[in-house]
Amino acid sequence: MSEQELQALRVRIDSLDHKILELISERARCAQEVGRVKMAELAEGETAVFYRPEREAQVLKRIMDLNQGPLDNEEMARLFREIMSACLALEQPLKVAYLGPEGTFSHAAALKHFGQSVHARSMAAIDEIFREVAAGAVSYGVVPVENSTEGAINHTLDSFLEHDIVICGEVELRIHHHLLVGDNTKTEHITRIYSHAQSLAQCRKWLDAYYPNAERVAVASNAEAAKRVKGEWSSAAIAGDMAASLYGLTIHAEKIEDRPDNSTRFLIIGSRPVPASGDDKTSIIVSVSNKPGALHELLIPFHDNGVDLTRIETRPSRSGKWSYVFFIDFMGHQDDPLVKDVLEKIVSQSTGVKVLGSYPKAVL
Ligand SMILES: C=C(O[C@@H]1C=C(C(=O)O)C=C[C@H]1O)C(=O)O
Repeated sequence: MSEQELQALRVRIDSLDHKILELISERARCAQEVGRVKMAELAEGETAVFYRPEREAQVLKRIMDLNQGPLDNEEMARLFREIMSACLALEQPLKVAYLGPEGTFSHAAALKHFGQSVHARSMAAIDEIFREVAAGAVSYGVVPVENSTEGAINHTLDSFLEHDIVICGEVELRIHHHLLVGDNTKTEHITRIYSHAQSLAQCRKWLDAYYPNAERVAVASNAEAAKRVKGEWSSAAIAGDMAASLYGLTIHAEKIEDRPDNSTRFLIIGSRPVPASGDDKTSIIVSVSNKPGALHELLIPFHDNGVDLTRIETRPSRSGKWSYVFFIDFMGHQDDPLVKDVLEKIVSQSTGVKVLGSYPKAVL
């Protein structure tokens, strides 16, 4: 390609960037107007709801439908995710709590879901996130709920039994683990490997193959593991990209998770129900009396109404020995007539039903 051609293309890019800049600014002014309208419509004593998860999901879906390449749908949606994040911050900067310290996968999930303009606050424990949301100290929380390799995150499920919290969204994150070392690590003498217990479990086979004799030390989070490696010459950590760059570590072995499709699902928790987006999920907790066939009976209304179950999990109810509750996720919104009908039937069959929330299915 000649220098002249290159020059001409760069002139075109400059002119396009100028137009994009003007369009993004116009969009941002529109979002500011939306914020003004939301404030103006408030009745006495009401607080404005600036963040609208169902609308954001619709915007991203539409962009993916309209996109004709060459950027792929996910890439394009990610760009719009950031534009929306910045626009929303003009209406109201959102405070979101995640399981810290900085650099955990929960942190990455919070940024993936809300974009970089969110004010992300690190919390020391899952329960603290629930408490901060319940107290109104933050608008939303991000909590891990299941991993494709290791299963349910019981701390999170149990916290739903203890707090009155609404699920407002979900986000799925591909989890890639790396073996990280510091500047001073003697890589041929690694005798100790730090990570969160879940991550150690997700890399079990790789560790057995390559570091069978290294001590595996479970710590509170992957980011905590990365921090510890700093001062120790014979240690390594298992953590993700974000922790590597935040704590200045080098990737010694990349993508060491045993399953290449290893991913974690997180829930967004808040205090207000979310209207339907058109492609939603609902999560409920149900307790049934301890009699034969109780679970079978519970599931019949789902089958009869053609409502798709996506997940079912059992946990001790904490209210009596050997009594259990079911966490059930299914497709549809609690305002859909078919879902309403299922819920009514379940209420009449069970000893207790709690709707945790209806929320847009993860788009990204
Ligand atoms: C602009 C709005 O407010 C927020 C910003 C959005 C956007 O930038 O598109 C979408 C939903 C809201 O989270 C809106 O409600 O439409």
